[in-house]
Amino acid sequence: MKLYKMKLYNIVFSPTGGTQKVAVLLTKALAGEAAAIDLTDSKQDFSAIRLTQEDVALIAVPSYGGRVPAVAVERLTAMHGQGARAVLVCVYGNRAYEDTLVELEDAAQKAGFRVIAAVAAVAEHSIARQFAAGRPDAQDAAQLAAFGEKIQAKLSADDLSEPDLPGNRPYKKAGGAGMVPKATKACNRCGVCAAECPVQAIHKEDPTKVDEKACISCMRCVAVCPQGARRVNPLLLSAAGLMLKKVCSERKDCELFL
Ligand SMILES: Cc1cc2nc3c(=O)[nH]c(=O)nc-3n(C[C@H](O)[C@H](O)[C@H](O)COP(=O)(O)O)c2cc1C
Repeated sequence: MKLYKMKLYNIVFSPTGGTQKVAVLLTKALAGEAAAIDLTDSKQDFSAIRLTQEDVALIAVPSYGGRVPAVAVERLTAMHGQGARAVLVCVYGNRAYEDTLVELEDAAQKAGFRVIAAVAAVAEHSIARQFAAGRPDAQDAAQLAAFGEKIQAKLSADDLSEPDLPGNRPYKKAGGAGMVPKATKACNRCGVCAAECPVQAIHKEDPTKVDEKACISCMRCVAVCPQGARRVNPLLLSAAGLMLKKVCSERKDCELFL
């Protein structure tokens, strides 16, 4: 057993907190001291992060259009996994996650991680929030706790076998959501959104100005605004809701790949 030396890293890209909730539920069942690495932080130098073979990393990202958000791939691949074992986590809004896990596997391996398990789980849809509202819920929590125990058993057994993950290579074409949140009249230019934006798309002195090309439609600015003063065009939002209704409504459960 090498577990006494193991350090657990939670490497998470979670603009609106759903992915983080899943990561926390899963981590509870894993032994070890957890250190947080926030992939949404645009100011961090990820190339300075080095793990060791003894470490275990939970790498959690949301699915955007069935892919890993490009900025998360960029930041993850800058890190040095150096043989650390990785548990991949893809969190989606109850539509589908398509090629997210295989893309995440490729990025993790490129960074030097050894992938030993993967999980797909559902959290509230961060754009159309009526879908998967309230998730992860108690049923998800119980499933994720059980998954965590199975993953822990695989780690303790020093089993390094790679899981078979669903998804295609080449990956599906990445498409932007095209939903750029704008400031409303209630904006008091406090600058919280600009500081928190994972891609620095919001002007620091005048947060009503947004670089629409840089925006990844992650909705973090909407989630963090203390005034509730950022929103997506309501017409666009209701059109997206209608489009997603059929594919997002039926409950999808968490999945484990060992
Ligand atoms: C730009 C964008 C694209 C998304 N694409 C998908 C998708 O293809 N399938 C899906 O089920 N959910 C999709 N979602 C929903 C998120 O994957 C889901 O809400 C996730 O929990 C968000 O993570 P966060 O709360 O950590 O930000 C998308 C959300 C955004 C913002």
